[in-house]
Amino acid sequence: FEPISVGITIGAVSLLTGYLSYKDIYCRFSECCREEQPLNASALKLDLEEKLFGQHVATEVILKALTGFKNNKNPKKPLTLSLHGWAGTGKNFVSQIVAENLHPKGLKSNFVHLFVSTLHFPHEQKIKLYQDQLQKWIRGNVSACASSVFIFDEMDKLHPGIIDAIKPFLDYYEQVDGVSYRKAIFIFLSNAGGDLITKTALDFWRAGKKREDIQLKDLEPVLSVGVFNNKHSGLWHSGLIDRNLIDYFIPFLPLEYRHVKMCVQAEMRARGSAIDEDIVTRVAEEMTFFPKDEKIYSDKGCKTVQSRLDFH
Ligand SMILES: Nc1ncnc2c1ncn2[C@@H]1O[C@H](COP(=O)(O)OP(=O)(O)OP(=O)(O)O)[C@@H](O)[C@H]1O
Repeated sequence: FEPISVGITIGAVSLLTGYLSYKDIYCRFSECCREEQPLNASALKLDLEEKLFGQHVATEVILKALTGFKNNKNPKKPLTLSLHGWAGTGKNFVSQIVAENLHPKGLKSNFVHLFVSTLHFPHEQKIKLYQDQLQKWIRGNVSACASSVFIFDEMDKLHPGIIDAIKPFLDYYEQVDGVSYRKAIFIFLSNAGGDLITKTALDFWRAGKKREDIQLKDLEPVLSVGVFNNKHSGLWHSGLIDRNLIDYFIPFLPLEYRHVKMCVQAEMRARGSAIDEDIVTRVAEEMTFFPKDEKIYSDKGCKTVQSRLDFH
C-alpha cells in the first residue's frame, strides 16, 4: 500500500459521496432537473389507464412515444407530439399526466412550460416581439434543463409566425447556438381534425362496431385531410408537417355518456366525497349530447363536469 494514493482515493471517494448526498438532500428540498432519470413506464401506463377515460388510441400512442424517446440515450431531435380532438376530451389533462411523469411537480415544475395562444400571444401586431421572447425563453430553459417540456395549447389559433419561431428547435440539428434541444419535449394541442375524428367514431358506432376496435390507422387518413391538408390550419402554414417535424399525431375520440359518468365519479373521488350514483346520473344527464338523433357524444366532453358538480 502506498499511503499517499490510498489517502487520495479515500479523499476522492468521500468527496464524491459527500457531493452525491448533498445533491440528494438539495434535490429533496429544491427542484432539480434530472435529465438522465429514466421514465417509469409502468407508472405512466397505470396513470393513463386509471385516469384517462375512453381514449385507448391516445393512451397507446403516448406510451409508445414517451418510452421510446426516454429509452433512447441519443435522440436525433426533440420529441414532438400533436394532440387532436374535440373540446373536453382530455388533451390538456393528458399533458398534465405526461408532465407529472417527467417532472414530479407537473405543470408547477420549473421545467414544464404551458403556452396558451390567446393568452400569451394575443396581438398580431406584436408577433415579432413574441417570436423574440419565445425563442429566448426556450433557449434559456433548455440550457437550464435539457429535458424541459413545452406545451402549446390552442395550436390552431397560434399565428404561423410563432410556429416559425419554434421550428428551428424542433429540427434535427445537433445544436442551435451551442444548445442541444434533442432531449426536450414539445406537445401541441388543437381541435383541428376533431370533427373528422368524431365522424369516424360515429361511422364505427353506426356500423355496430365497438369503439375499442378503432385503431390509429383508421384515424390517420382522417387527420391527414383535417390537419395536414387543411390550408387554414396554422400547422399547415408553418411547414411543420411537410418537414416531418411532428413525430406523432394523437387523436382524441369524442366522449360518450358512460365516460362523462366516469369523469363525475373521478371528480367526486378527488373531492373526497362518497360516490352518489344519483348525483352522477343527474350531472351526466345535464350535459348535451350529439348528433341530434342519436345523442351519443357529449359536446363539451367532460369539460363542465366539475362546475356542474358544485350545484349538487
Ligand atoms: N378522457 C378523459 N378522461 C378523464 N377525464 C377527462 C377526460 N377528458 C376530459 N376530462 C376532464 O375534463 C377536464 C377538461 O378536459 P381537458 O381540459 O383536458 O380538455 P381538452 O381536450 O384539452 O379541451 P379543449 O380542446 O377545449 O382545450 C379535465 O381536467 C379532466 O378533469
